[in-house]
Amino acid sequence: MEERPVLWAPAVQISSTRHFRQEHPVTTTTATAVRTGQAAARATGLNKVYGEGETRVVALDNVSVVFPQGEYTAIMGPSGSGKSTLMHCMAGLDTVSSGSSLIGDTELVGLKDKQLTKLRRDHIGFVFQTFNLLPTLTALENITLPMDIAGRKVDKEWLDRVVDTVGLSGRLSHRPSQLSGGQQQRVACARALASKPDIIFADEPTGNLDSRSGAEILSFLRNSVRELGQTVVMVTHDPVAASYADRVVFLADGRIVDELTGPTADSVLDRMRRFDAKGRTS
Ligand SMILES: Nc1ncnc2c1ncn2[C@@H]1O[C@H](COP(=O)(O)OP(=O)(O)OP(=O)(O)O)[C@@H](O)[C@H]1O
Repeated sequence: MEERPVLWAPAVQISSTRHFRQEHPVTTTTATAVRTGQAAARATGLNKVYGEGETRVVALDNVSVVFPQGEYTAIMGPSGSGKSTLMHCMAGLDTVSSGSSLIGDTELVGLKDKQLTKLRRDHIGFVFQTFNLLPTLTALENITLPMDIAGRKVDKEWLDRVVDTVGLSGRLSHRPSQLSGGQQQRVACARALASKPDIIFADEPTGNLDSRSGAEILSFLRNSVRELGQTVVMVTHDPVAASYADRVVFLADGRIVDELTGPTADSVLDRMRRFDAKGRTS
């Protein structure tokens, strides 16, 4: 397999973008108040190896990490460092080679496909770069689809609150093709939140959005943590996006190499530059 170059790819220039944390500092009455000290997800000694022989790639190398309840964590790292693999393994979308991965108290390793499907459906929300909405359904039908499939009753009061928070009240009868990219991603966020999952995994949620729509989605995810007590884990290349999180975990070569709490776009960029410099001298 072709070796990928180690490149950082900030999607937004810092100088032209407002710094979220400087304008909205996290206070003890907001994000920290909803933290319970419990882990929403936890990985211990996680290893993931793809292929064998000459094509063998160690994507995750003894990774241990905790995502506490009510916290917003960003995962950053150069291309090919294992961010998506970590997220997929911890969300039960991919199997691990060895180690342990829990959602709440449930060990994912060893679960059968059916059990994994149920765990994902009942406990995990997903937001992908490519929205993943069904084109024939309205926004509202897309939002309630996972609960409809699971045969679960929709909590109307909660749904109203979620729809209100994402600012979709006037657009619920629209189909995805009648919505902008930012609005479609808001539908995807509402869908992820509607079933009150234990954790939301967001994979580059702003990767396909212009910076204004991206900022809206990031504020929304931030507010879902602050106001609704949601746990969010987000993979991103963008230091500005990472600055919305409570904590940034840095991966390189399949290992966790650093972590930053209370990040600003500048402090994230600074950390990334240091890794780049190290990579060039080692
Ligand atoms: N299905 C696969 N088969 C073989 N190798 C894979 C597979 N998926 C990922 N890899 C390899 O595992 C390593 C980690 O990949 P991963 O996609 O997790 O990195 P990433 O940090 O998310 O990268 P990017 O930022 O470019 O999306 C890379 O070397 C990649 O080539």
